Amino acid sequence: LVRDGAALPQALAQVFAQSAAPAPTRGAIQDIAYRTMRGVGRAETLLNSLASRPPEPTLLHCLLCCALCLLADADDAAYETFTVVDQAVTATASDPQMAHAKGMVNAVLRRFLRERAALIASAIKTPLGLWNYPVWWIDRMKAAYPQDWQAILTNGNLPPPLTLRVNRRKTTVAAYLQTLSTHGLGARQIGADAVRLDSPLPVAQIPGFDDGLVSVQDAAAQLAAPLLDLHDGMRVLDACAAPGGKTGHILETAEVELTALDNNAKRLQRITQNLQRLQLQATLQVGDACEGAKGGGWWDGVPFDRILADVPCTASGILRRHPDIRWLRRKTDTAQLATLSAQILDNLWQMLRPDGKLLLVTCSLWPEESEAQAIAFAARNHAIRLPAPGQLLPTVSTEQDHDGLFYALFQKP
Ligand SMILES: C[S@@+](CC[C@H](N)C(=O)[O-])C[C@H]1O[C@@H](n2cnc3c(N)ncnc32)[C@H](O)[C@@H]1O
Repeated sequence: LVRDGAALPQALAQVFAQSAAPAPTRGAIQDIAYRTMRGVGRAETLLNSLASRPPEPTLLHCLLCCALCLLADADDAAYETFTVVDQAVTATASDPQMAHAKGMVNAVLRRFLRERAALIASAIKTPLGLWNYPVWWIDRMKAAYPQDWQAILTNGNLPPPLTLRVNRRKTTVAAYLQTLSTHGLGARQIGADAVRLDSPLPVAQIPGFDDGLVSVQDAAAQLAAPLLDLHDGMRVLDACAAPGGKTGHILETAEVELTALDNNAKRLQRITQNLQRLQLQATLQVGDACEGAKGGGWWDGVPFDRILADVPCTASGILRRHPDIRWLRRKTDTAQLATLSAQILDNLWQMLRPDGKLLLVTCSLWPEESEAQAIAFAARNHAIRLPAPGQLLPTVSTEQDHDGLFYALFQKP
């Protein structure tokens, strides 16, 4: 499904909807799928040298790639070698379209195990086999970040942390860390409201989650609400709001009159769920952020004091959470999304009151969507640029752990 263009979470949801697999099996399927997204470049490279005639990109090819990803990951062997080979052969035999290839799958995987070191040494001589990214992506990252590209690519292959935002309306970071400790959960503060758990766990098991004490949100994404400089009584627009991560943080920060806009009605429903859990309220609006300033649309004509423009982007900065993105994106997506975002920004600017502030956010690392966009926008609209973090690179250290986001703050003269 991902090869056909589906995002991995949707592909998994589709598979699970048609399957009676119990929760532990689903967990394993999901784990293998995510590992495969991080390792499929190397797996394909290995397969090309292992099979005299590599199978067409069919289910069989996918199955071999999954198995090779797990077997190549020897430093982090999550599954027993024997189990991987055995299950791959059993799965091949159980599918009428693949059954004929049972012997081939067994032979390929066993040969890989015999010649593992040499095969991997050869695979990592190629950029695809070394980095597990499309070659155009690697080249573009090198050009944009001549110093940091290797660290960025390495970071994108790590599993994501579980970072929480503590709801300051209900508790404090210190009190919540204490709660975690009484549940035997290790954690550390990595931002004003941000707490990273030592080990991820399902949301249902996070203390206080159902009661709205915390939300799951990356530490860099938690910078949006403070940057908006919110005060009680302000009229605020969250212009590309779904699923509402930043919407919730805005409402936790100040008593504002918030409109949460998104052009995707289904995604907008997720804001409702999030706000119900947090016991907070906003006006939810289905509408196009490219339209409305000239009247006739979703906007009532009363200017906003603050606008958050978390525009649609390639999401190239959040690869830890979405490792499938590198395989789904096309080279041309960056320019297309930058054009759409420019339209959104120019439209929203007309809805901002003089002296008001607009915050541009992207979760992209491509300058066309971020710094170049900010420079061009400021020039077109005579916007005053205020201090903001700019491009944050994905970072993992003891003190910091966050995705790659971009922030630019503008004030209307
Ligand atoms: C980066 S996501 C927003 C994430 C969200 N702010 C959060 O913190 O949870 C971008 C959102 O923009 C929405 N979007 C895309 N094009 C839009 C448009 N023309 N008008 C309004 N929303 C749009 C998408 O549906 C998507 O939900």
